Amino acid sequence: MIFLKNVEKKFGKTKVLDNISFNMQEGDVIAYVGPNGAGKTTTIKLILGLLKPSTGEVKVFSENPYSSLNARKKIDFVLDHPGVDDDLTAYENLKFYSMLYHAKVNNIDNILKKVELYGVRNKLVKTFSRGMKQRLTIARLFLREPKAIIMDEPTSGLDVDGKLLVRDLIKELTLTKIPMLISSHDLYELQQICNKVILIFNGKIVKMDSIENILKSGSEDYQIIINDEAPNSLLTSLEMYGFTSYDSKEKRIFIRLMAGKISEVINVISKENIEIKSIDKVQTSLEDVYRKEKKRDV
Ligand SMILES: Nc1ncnc2c1ncn2[C@@H]1O[C@H](COP(=O)(O)OP(=O)(O)OP(=O)(O)O)[C@@H](O)[C@H]1O
Repeated sequence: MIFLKNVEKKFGKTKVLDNISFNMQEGDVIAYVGPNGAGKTTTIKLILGLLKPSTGEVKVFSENPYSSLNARKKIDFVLDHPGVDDDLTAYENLKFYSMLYHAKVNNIDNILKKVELYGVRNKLVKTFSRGMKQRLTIARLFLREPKAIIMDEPTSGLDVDGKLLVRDLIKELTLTKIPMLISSHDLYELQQICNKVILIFNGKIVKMDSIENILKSGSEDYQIIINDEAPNSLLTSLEMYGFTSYDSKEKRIFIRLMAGKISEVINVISKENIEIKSIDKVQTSLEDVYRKEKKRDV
């Protein structure tokens, strides 16, 4: 549906994207994650046809989005600044877009209710808060079924309620199976919504997989609760297996397995005649995986 193949983007002599390749298919909800300046917005601009790759290929439904208005029209997007007209009311904004999209005008009230703006539908958007404007921008996505949706920082600057509502709205959109790519620094939000992850550092993709595999790949943290106080000799012996910390009050050993297997760790503890109460894998988050990759990248 949408693909980038061996894309390189240079601004002058500076290469900001290096050999970027990925696909967006039906049902994909891709988290596009990377630090400031990694190249996320540049990638998005290439997909939206706002920039041309220096080398490589970008295709949106078999067409080049830079030269095809038809390809660009198939994608709806939400950028970090609200894409609504300040001098129109909320209702007028959606009416304008529904005419542009040839969508049904009689859906507008329901959509305004969905994004919790029905009560202020006749107020000028210039009187809205940033969160309200962002909700109105997202409301546009419900006017028609776009072929793909791209979001760059959709929840940036929103308060807790705004974030929760936007997350619920995006989750609802994911049910349509429309391919989506969401770039955000809010890894917790992304983990709730996305089913694929692409990590980009310094213009290069360093990891790309399903969210399940990505989280599995990071799940090397264990919490071992023992019955007795751990002697220093034990903690020293565990260092070669990735010992990270010990909570003496709870008699809890945290270990990030670097070498060996968990069975070897159990042996080491048993040799000290210490009884193990429980062993649990600590749930990994997208944030943990990101931190790990970032460390590797530095
Ligand atoms: N028009 C431009 N001219 C020159 N350099 C640019 C231009 N646009 C972006 N860059 C540079 O390209 C790099 C990638 O920028 P980009 O905006 O894609 O990063 P990002 O991952 O979206 O960052 P952020 O998380 O801060 O939004 C940065 O070093 C940026 O300074």
